[in-house]
Amino acid sequence: MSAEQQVDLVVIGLGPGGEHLATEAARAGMRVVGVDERLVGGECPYYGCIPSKMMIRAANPLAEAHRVAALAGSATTAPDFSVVARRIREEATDDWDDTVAVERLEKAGVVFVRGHGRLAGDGVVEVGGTRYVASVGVVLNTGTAPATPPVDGLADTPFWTNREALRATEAPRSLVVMGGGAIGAELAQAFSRFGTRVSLVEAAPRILALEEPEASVVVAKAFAGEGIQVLAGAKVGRVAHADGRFAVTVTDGDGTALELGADRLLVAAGRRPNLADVGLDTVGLDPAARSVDVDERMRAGERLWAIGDITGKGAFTHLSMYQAGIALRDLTGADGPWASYHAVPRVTYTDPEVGAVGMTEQQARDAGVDVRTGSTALGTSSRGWIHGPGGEGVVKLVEDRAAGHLVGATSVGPTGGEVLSMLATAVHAKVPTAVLREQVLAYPTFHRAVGTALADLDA
Ligand SMILES: Cc1cc2nc3c(=O)[nH]c(=O)nc-3n(C[C@H](O)[C@H](O)[C@H](O)COP(=O)(O)OP(=O)(O)OC[C@H]3O[C@@H](n4cnc5c(N)ncnc54)[C@H](O)[C@@H]3O)c2cc1C
Ligand SMILES: NC(=O)c1ccc[n+]([C@@H]2O[C@H](COP(=O)([O-])OP(=O)(O)OC[C@H]3O[C@@H](n4cnc5c(N)ncnc54)[C@H](O)[C@@H]3O)[C@@H](O)[C@H]2O)c1
Repeated sequence: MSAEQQVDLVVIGLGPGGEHLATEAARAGMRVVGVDERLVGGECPYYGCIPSKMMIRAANPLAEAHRVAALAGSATTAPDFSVVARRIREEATDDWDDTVAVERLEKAGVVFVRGHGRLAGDGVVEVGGTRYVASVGVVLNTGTAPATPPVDGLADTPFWTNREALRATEAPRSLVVMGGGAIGAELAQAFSRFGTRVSLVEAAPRILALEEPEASVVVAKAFAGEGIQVLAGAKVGRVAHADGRFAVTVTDGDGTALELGADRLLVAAGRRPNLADVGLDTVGLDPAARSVDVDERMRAGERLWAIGDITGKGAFTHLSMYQAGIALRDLTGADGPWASYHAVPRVTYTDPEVGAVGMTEQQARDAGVDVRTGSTALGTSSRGWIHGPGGEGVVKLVEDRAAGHLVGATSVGPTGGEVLSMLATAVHAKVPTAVLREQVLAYPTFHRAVGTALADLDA
């Protein structure tokens, strides 16, 4: 017989959104139970955004040093991966220990339970032997885990996912990366800059396939220039591991069969939602679903809210936090504004960075928008030209011609994610393109290229 406790709210999964929501709900006076089976904070602080961006921050000066020859004489580097590995272990993750995060949660008034949470009917959660009955309800924030693609031999090998790659203590001599999405592209370049020989194998016809084709071209060219072997449109036939070496059999985009040998294999081929074992069937939802349907208030059912990657609206920390704020307002009886996804920004932190917001041209066309596009190569702008090596990029705008405002934009360049900010505001606030054109843009900034792309809309 399990113990039963009456509470106000149970949060299953404490990713970035769940942690925030549990903390704020407790501060608002609710009796909150927060449940996580792994680390409080989720993927982002321990195996995702933070350690990966720390690795990228360490890798980028090494690449800048190579650019000194073209700009200022000479510089030599002696890459030492252990420095950033130590920084990730000590500063970012506390050696993958969440004691501080748990204390912060408890100080805010949340009762933390380490364990696997499972719904057991409307407003009811079971963890171990305890049944929590929540008067307000339950928030699901269970996130995702790395997916293992069905490749012959793969499951029997000691391949890396992002979790092992971000715990690495040294850069391997050679690495095959399977998957050229955000994770694969970011980590391929970071390791390469530490001296690892990298092959990046992508099944889709281009890397960063979710972004504008122009962005993929710029990044693929930068990768090739740095010596990263990019195989797009490629199929991995088989993976084997013997004597500490991986053998990856690949058919490339031209149909040529290759065998890639490497010390390590990183699988970054997408994610699977942690939904299979959370009791969705007990509340009338499909346990085999890849995402949980939510309304604009993040409601997924009777006294049930879902936030974060599992909602299928975009796998980003800022989205998980945004949705947490909305669910919190709803469950505390506050007003909207409720969720809108027309201007979700995203940045892939390769060099050049790929910033994007809203719809790509293809997405807009598929949505029936009367599309007009404008673009410009960053290298032809004053600032791109001054910057020289590493100054490549592109700004692309997608306008709803009939409405007269942007519905999507991409900015690739050394500061692509920062240039994105003005474009994200334009898409978010539906600023008329005519008004954007009137804006004075400082000379010679990277974002001044937005003016050239705006002019190109008319061309
Ligand atoms: C390598 C990498 C780099 C990334 N970089 C960025 C970036 O730069 N910017 C960005 O915005 N996003 C980035 N992301 C994505 C980002 O990490 C996620 O979108 C973010 O963590 C939000 O996820 P979430 O809130 O859905 O939950 P998650 O972070 O996935 O956390 C879910 C939590 O739920 C727990 N859990 C799951 N099931 C149960 C259960 N039944 N019971 C109890 N606990 C459970 C898990 O243990 C976990 O702690 C990156 C991801 C990766 C992997
Ligand atoms: N900077 C950021 O914001 C950031 C960084 C990393 C991750 N993320 C988030 O994490 C999520 C997961 O990232 P991801 O890169 O794993 O997923 P993804 O879905 O973006 O990319 C996975 C890639 O792997 C490819 N692939 C699948 N099976 C393959 C196979 N057998 N062989 C070769 N390629 C194969 C797919 O075609 C796809 O391009 C993303 O949706 C993203 O939102 C965000």
